Amino acid sequence: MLDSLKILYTRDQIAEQVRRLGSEINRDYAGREILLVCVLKGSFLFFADLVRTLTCPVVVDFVRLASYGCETISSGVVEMRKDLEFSVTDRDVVIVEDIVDTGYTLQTLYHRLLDRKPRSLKICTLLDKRVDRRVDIEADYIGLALDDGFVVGYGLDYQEKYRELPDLYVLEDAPPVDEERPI
Ligand SMILES: O=P(O)(O)OC[C@H]1O[C@H](OP(=O)(O)OP(=O)(O)O)[C@H](O)[C@@H]1O
Ligand code: HPA
Ligand SMILES: [Mg+2]
Repeated sequence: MLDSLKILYTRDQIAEQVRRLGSEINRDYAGREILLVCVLKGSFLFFADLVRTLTCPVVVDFVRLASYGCETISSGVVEMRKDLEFSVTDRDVVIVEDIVDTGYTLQTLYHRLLDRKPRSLKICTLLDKRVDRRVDIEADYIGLALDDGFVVGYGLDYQEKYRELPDLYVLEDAPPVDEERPI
């Protein structure tokens, strides 16, 4: 069955937020080198656009975390399928996420990196969805706030589909989140 997608943010609206986030990071890290961490797969387009707005020296690295599989609800188990290549110790590190939803993914990564003693550790997310937040974690740089709904496009997937779409959409026929279901 074909999924029904409704436009949420256009590529121009996304680009405007990416520029704003880039200028906030440039302001805060002027002249300092940052280690920019891309959380694969969802962040790959956001990361590629964000990095090109930065004027401070940047080293890029990649982690692969997964917890959704083919569902629209977090399994609650965050699997690290690929770790960073570089050490974060004594470096200024910025994690780049596509979306913070329950917060499980970011909480897992944040604490793993904090254990490695970075000089500083901040979080930048394109989308911040608070309604289903299960843990107390906040991004330092936030692009767009989201109400309810499962979002696809611009790197974000449903069952590995739609990552290639240049705009962001809400999946209209996503199964509702069951309040009774433990996640
Ligand atoms: O705040 P949370 O509820 O943890 O959700 C956010 C995470 O979930 C998605 O990743 P997913 O597990 O789908 O892997 P993917 O990036 O490969 O799509 C998304 O890309 C974020 O990394
Ligand atoms: O709304 C979403 N869309 C895609 N992936 C996600 N991972 C958590 N929330 C979402
Ligand atoms: Mg996914």
